[in-house]
Amino acid sequence: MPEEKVLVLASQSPSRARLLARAGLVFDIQPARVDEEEVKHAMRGAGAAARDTAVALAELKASRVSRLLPSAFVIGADQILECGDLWFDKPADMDHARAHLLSLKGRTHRLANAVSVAKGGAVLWRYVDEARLTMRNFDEAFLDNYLALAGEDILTSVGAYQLEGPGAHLFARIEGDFFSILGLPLLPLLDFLRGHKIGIAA
Ligand SMILES: Nc1nc2c(ncn2[C@@H]2O[C@H](COP(=O)(O)OP(=O)(O)OP(=O)(O)O)[C@@H](O)[C@H]2O)c(=O)[nH]1
Repeated sequence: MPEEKVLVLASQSPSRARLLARAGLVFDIQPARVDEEEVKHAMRGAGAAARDTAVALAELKASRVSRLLPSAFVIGADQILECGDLWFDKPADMDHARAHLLSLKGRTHRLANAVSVAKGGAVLWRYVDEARLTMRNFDEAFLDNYLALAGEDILTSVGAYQLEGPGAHLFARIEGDFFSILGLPLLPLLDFLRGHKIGIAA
C-alpha cells in the first residue's frame, strides 16, 4: 500500500486555502504559531531585504508545523508589502485600511511573495517572486465607496485589497504573477507537488 501523501497548509490565509482548493488539492490547515513581527524586526534590523525575510518566514512556518506532523508535506508562505522604505502589515480595522490605502495611492508598491514546503522539520523547497503594483491616484470619495463595497474581507490582505475582487478598481498597472499577488506562487508550487505525486498525476 503506497504511503498516503498528506498535505498541510500552515496558514490562516483564506486566500491561500482558496487557491489550493480550487486547484483541486486536498489538504488540512494548521496555522503556524510564529511571531512574525519579531522575525521581521530582527531581520530588518540586520539589513535583510523583504524577499529574504519573506523566504525566512515561509520556511519557519513550514518547518515548525512539519515538526508537529512529520509525515506530512507542509506548505508555508509569507508576503511582505514594501512601499518606499516602509513595510506594511495587514490592517487591524477599516480605519487602518483607509490609512493604508491613502499612503499607497498614486504610488508603486512591491510585494515579495515566498512559499516553502517542509517535511519532517526539514525544508525541501522554497520559491520567491516579486510583483510591482501601481495604484491610481484616486480621491477620498472613491476610497469611501471602495471601502463600503469591499468590506471587511480586505482586513485579511496585507495591502487592504483583494485584486480578484473590487481591489481591481484601485490599480493603474500590475506587473507580476496574479496568484503570487493573491498570496501564493501557485504554479511553481503545483510543479513541485506534482513531482512528489501530489495533485494531478503528471
Ligand atoms: N484575497 C486576497 N488576499 C490577498 C491579496 N494580496 C494579499 N493577500 C493576503 O494578504 C496576506 C499576507 O499576509 P501574510 O502575513 O503573508 O499571511 P497571513 O494572512 O497572516 O497568513 P499566514 O500564512 O498564517 O501568516 C495573505 O493572507 C495573502 O493571501 C489579494 O489580492 N487578494
